[in-house]
Amino acid sequence: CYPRAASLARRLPASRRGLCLRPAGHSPRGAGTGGRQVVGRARAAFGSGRCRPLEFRMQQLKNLERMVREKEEEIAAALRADLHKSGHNAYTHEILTVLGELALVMEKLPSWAAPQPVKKNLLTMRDEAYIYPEPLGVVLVIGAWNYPFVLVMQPLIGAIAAGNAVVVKPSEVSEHMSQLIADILPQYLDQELYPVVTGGVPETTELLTQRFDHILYTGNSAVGKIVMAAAAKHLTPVTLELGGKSPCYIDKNCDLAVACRRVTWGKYVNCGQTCLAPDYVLCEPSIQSQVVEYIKANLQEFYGEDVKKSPDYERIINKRHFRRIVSLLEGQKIAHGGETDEASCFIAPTVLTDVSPESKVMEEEIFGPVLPILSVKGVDEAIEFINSREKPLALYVFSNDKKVIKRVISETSSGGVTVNDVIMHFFLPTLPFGGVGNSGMGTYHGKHSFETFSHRRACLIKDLKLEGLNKFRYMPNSQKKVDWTKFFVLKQFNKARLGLIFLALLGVLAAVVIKNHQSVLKRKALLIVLAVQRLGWLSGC
Ligand SMILES: NC(=O)c1ccc[n+]([C@@H]2O[C@H](COP(=O)([O-])OP(=O)(O)OC[C@H]3O[C@@H](n4cnc5c(N)ncnc54)[C@H](O)[C@@H]3O)[C@@H](O)[C@H]2O)c1
Ligand SMILES: CCCCCCC=O
Repeated sequence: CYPRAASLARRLPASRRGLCLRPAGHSPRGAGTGGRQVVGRARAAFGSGRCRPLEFRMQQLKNLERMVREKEEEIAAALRADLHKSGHNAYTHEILTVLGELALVMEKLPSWAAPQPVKKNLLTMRDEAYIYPEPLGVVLVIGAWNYPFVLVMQPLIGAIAAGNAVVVKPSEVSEHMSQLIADILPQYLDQELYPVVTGGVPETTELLTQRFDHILYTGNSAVGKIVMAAAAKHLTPVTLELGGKSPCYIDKNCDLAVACRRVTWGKYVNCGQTCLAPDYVLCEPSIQSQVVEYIKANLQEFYGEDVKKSPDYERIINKRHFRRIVSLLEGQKIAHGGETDEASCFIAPTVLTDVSPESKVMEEEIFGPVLPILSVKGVDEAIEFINSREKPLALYVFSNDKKVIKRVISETSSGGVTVNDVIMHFFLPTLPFGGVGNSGMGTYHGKHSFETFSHRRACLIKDLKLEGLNKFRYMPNSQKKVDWTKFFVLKQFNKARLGLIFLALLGVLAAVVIKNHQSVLKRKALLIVLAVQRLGWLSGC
């Protein structure tokens, strides 16, 4: 849509315009075409076992980090061509986010990947019990176009860290980034384990006929349903990172200047094309004009007198989205902005006031630089409004009143919440990132990605000794055995209580050893163990 991007796209040879289903780094003839071959090769590579060792995963992640550092300029150029993103914005929004995730994962991976011992019960007190995180197999990552580097790389990092093979499908809509990823990833990563598939709907559709062990899809909810239906055919679990209309309630009891500054940033960054952007503002009519004035002042400060000339203001990704967003302005009261230019996909930062909940702009996710303000009488009505709609990806509340904040959190639902700011929960990797209901399912980021792409394998390691202890579970069954089973199953492992029992047991054992012959010791000791334990249980000590 943006002229420079268009001319760059025209210069790309047909085979590089993101419409071929072949793994990058392989010639179409040599590699074979089609999703089946791509996935088959990735599965064979996974089957070789080479991506399981921690050292291999760490090496691939290091290579990825080297790629990001060495290709920083190319990444920024692709973002400029696709979204008219400035070099500074490219660095802070995308490159830094990916480098931060890589640094965190490389630091923590050894501890995440280690077996995690679990609490044991009476039945298993002699055994070894732990959760062993193992890779799922072949993962499909389908990215979206709005942060086209982050949205592919962040899941990829998690999936590599967990030891999987990963088929990467960047969005064809951000065509320059799609091609760049297809070009550079194979230069740094194992080509068989991590193929890139370019192309659009037909290619993704074909890929989705294949069997994967997990699919992480980022994009709109309608396609999310298609992805989930295709995955269901193979019982493949999915993580769906979808969107929705994220509400922002501004309470009159708050620092409006600060609140509006933060909202202005979050709404207009990336030209409003952010999954977590506050979609609309709910506030009391008495503060509406102040909100508008603060936002106007912030826009001038952020982007200058002529926003069109600001290097920091992006463009709408393409004409389809441009027209969709412009159509949302029809019949609306524009309090600020409203200027558009189709040739360059420019839409000025726009504020709409007195917006009706029934209007078109309130029906679908805006995903553009248009901020509707709706009137509510107070927090009760705001909560009611939010709950009458689909569960959003994010929810924002600005207030100095802790009761208001608590009520909004406890009486609504959303993928995530940031209070007195917007978007920022995305940047704290200890928080799981994801939606709920119509805004998605499953989470990722940091350790949550590792867990999403791992199977938590339950491991119980026993030996072959003390078979007598198992007597009660073998046939023929009896009331006595049921009682013992009840005892073992219902009794919780309590270290303090067991310590006391153990001491008592030792004393009894010593006496028995003195009095009895060695050959019967084992049996008696066993009976005593059970009796003392049961005694402790019955007496509740
Ligand atoms: N939750 C998140 O992390 C997150 C992040 C970014 C965007 N989003 C959401 O994504 C949406 C915008 O992205 P989009 O949907 O326009 O992205 P998009 O058009 O790039 O589509 C995403 C992917 O889906 C594939 N696809 C599209 N149509 C398909 C079909 N019919 N069958 C199979 N595959 C198909 C595309 O090839 C692409 O790779 C917004 O709703 C936004 O909120 C969510
Ligand atoms: C400012 C970067 C936010 C990234 C959010 C990803 C979803 O669109």
